[in-house]
Amino acid sequence: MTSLEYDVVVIGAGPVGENVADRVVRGGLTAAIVERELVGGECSYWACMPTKALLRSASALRAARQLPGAREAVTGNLDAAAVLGRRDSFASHWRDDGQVSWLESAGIALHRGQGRIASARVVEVTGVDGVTTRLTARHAVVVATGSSALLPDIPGLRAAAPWSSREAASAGSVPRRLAIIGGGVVATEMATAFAALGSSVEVLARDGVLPSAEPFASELVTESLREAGVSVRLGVEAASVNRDDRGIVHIATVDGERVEADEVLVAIGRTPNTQDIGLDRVGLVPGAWLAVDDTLRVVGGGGWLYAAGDVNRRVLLTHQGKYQARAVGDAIVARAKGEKVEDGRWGRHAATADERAVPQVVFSDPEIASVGLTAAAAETAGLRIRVVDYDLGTVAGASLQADGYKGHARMVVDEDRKVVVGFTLAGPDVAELIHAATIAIVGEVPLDRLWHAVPAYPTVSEVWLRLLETYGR
Ligand SMILES: Cc1cc2nc3c(=O)[nH]c(=O)nc-3n(C[C@H](O)[C@H](O)[C@H](O)COP(=O)(O)OP(=O)(O)OC[C@H]3O[C@@H](n4cnc5c(N)ncnc54)[C@H](O)[C@@H]3O)c2cc1C
Ligand SMILES: NC(=O)c1ccc[n+]([C@@H]2O[C@H](COP(=O)([O-])OP(=O)(O)OC[C@H]3O[C@@H](n4cnc5c(N)ncnc54)[C@H](O)[C@@H]3O)[C@@H](O)[C@H]2O)c1
Repeated sequence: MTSLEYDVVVIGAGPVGENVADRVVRGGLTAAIVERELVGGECSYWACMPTKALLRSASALRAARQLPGAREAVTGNLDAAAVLGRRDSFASHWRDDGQVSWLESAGIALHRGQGRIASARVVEVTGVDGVTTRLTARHAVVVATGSSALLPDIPGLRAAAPWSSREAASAGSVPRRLAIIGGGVVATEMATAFAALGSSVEVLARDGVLPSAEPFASELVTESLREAGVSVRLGVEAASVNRDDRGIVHIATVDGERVEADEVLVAIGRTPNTQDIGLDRVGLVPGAWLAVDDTLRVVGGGGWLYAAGDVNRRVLLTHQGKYQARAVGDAIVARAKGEKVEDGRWGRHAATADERAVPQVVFSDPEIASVGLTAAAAETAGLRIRVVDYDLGTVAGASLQADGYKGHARMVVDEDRKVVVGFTLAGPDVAELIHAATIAIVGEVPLDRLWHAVPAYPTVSEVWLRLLETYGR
């Protein structure tokens, strides 16, 4: 068996693993990364990028249709083949040459194969040819193996060959009828995309649509999906699934209803990729999410084992995983060099924002952009809050953006500290507005000072002024 030594070994070359390795190399250490599929991970080939490419053309078409003059110039329907073609290019045609060259240019060694922890600081990589290489880490092993789609135990479901988010994101054609089990982010975005591409879509949303978002956001998205012809069944649960000889999928619901479709997408959350990575060799539980401290060190992991990204379940989003990667990479370098680790709140090596300042955009129609706590989450956290609402459609910039602009904004204020702790925007093209709220929350900018942050006229950002005026000075 070949044996090699590096300062740091990272298992998983998704966006998070890549960034951890880059950070430690920039800090002067050596790093190897282990990948069993494509360098770039879920995000590049089956998640963020291809799904947003599936959604973007429809969103541009909707925007044009909301404007007199532009509307008249747009006469046909969405060209599904062209959309799928553009999606293919955003998934780099499921080839990772580009990302591999980047690894080379960054000075990161790539080992292809399944990585498994063999003992403390030792990772064995088994390639497709069955050959195993032993990698020893002088300082740290970082697990960045991500997550996979969770399949519920519904009788007949597995045999019916359901789509997971992977098959939806990489679909080669548009099914005539698509049933979706789940009502979260994947379900909502894929219902929006496939309805626009021409599928007849039926959503079985047991717990509602976007149940963890502000209720107004869920309502606006549900209403708009229905306007787009999607059948959204709230509170409905699948009891059994069967694909017949003709390939048609039949779903029976718990309350006795029946749904027929050509494909069924299951989107009910994720499970960690920790089943076969050797956790049992170091006293941890295979298949479990990896609990970490604020510097992403695995609890019970001997001090040399770290976990970043989806696999630690803190936040299942690319940008937040990359934020963790910067913190963990720098913490490993600091510890290796005997430098001080700044692990206090908002310290350089602590992923503090994971707790209270996570931005997310759901690319539905309308877009939902949020950061921090919803009103319900703030109350659960025991904060004394005031909720400030504003009709986004009445802001001058929004009414210029699109005729009949429909949207809503909510600011959640911590009354004891007089700072913003949550912000949600629902409306066309609100995605780019959320970073201002992220800065206000992370910076804990007092409301008194926010009055001096003047939004340009006539932009949609003027909603900030309207929210402050509604709150009062
Ligand atoms: C449909 C969908 C859309 C999404 N859209 C967005 C979005 O718009 N914005 C956003 O921020 N987030 C989005 N996400 C979430 C985002 O994809 C994840 O948060 C992100 O990919 C996590 O990155 P990661 O590096 O932790 O894991 P992954 O991207 O899952 O990468 C992990 C890598 O590790 C490899 N691996 C696993 N086990 C081993 C092993 N034992 N040995 C070797 N290699 C291994 C895998 O092959 C994979 O390449 C979306 C998710 C889904 C499902
Ligand atoms: N634009 C984005 O940022 C984006 C897009 C897609 C996915 N993602 C991330 O990927 C992750 C996975 O997305 P997801 O939509 O699979 O998960 P999710 O957690 O967003 O939603 C899953 C939904 O399924 C429901 N559910 C759970 N078990 C069920 C069951 N047995 N039957 C029916 N419904 C059930 C839940 O109540 C929840 O509403 C999320 O954490 C999300 O943040 C992000």
